[in-house]
Amino acid sequence: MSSSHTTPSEVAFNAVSVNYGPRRALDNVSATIAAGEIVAVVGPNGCGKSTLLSLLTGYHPAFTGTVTVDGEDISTMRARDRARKIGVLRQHTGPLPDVTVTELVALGPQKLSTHQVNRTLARVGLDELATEPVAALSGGQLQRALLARALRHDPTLLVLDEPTNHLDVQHRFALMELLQDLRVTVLCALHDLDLAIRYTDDMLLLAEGQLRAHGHPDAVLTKSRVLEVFAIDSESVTTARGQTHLLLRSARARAAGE
Ligand SMILES: Nc1ncnc2c1ncn2[C@@H]1O[C@H](COP(=O)(O)OP(=O)(O)OP(=O)(O)O)[C@@H](O)[C@H]1O
Repeated sequence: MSSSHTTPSEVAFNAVSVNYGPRRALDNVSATIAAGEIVAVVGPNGCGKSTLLSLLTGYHPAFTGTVTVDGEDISTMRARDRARKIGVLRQHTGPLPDVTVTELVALGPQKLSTHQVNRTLARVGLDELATEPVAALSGGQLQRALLARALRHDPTLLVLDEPTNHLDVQHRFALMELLQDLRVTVLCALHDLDLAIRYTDDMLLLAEGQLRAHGHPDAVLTKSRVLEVFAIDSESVTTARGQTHLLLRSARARAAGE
């Protein structure tokens, strides 16, 4: 798989707040995402992860504060420039389009050449399935095809909303390793904390719309924070190879003394 030769983006959220009617979904969030890092956005259901990501995708609600990508204010960026700079992978819902893998990547407001499509499919290891109908792909292949679509303009920032959902453990690892190979900045909402610890460089922990912690995943997911934010008991274990894992235990198991 080849990697991009463009420079990864830097992202800055500065005092960002979002309200949906009377409900505050994000509350004064400030964070800087360094170029080239894979950054996990974690937190319980409804804590604001998708809302934070949506500020970068052009489908954002009204917000206060500023969001910049490479110093440029996202609110004044032209839609075409934003689409080129930022690749987006949303959670897939609804029926699959009746197209081949090649067509999925090629078709859009700015059609890609055959060479560009082939290059993009090679980046995600899907070149051999180029003529396959999208509807015939497995879950893991489909995620890679959707990732290829997100990469169609060679973005310098990827925004992914729970990209490992519905993937088995092998394909979860494969997808995260693929993200590492791409050498772009990646901001991705993840529910799997152990996966986040294993594969991400930086982590934003949200709770009730607020940024509770930001930093290296090992430092963010302390026992007390995991308990406070997720109401889950955890233990951080480091293997002989130096790999940290998070062991989780539900409140019921804890109460039962397991
Ligand atoms: N379009 C909307 N209208 C009204 N409220 C919304 C809307 N979108 C999100 N919310 C609310 O904003 C809060 C944050 O939602 P968001 O989807 O960003 O959370 P999340 O962390 O991505 O959740 P999940 O883990 O369940 O996907 C929630 O309370 C949610 O109900």
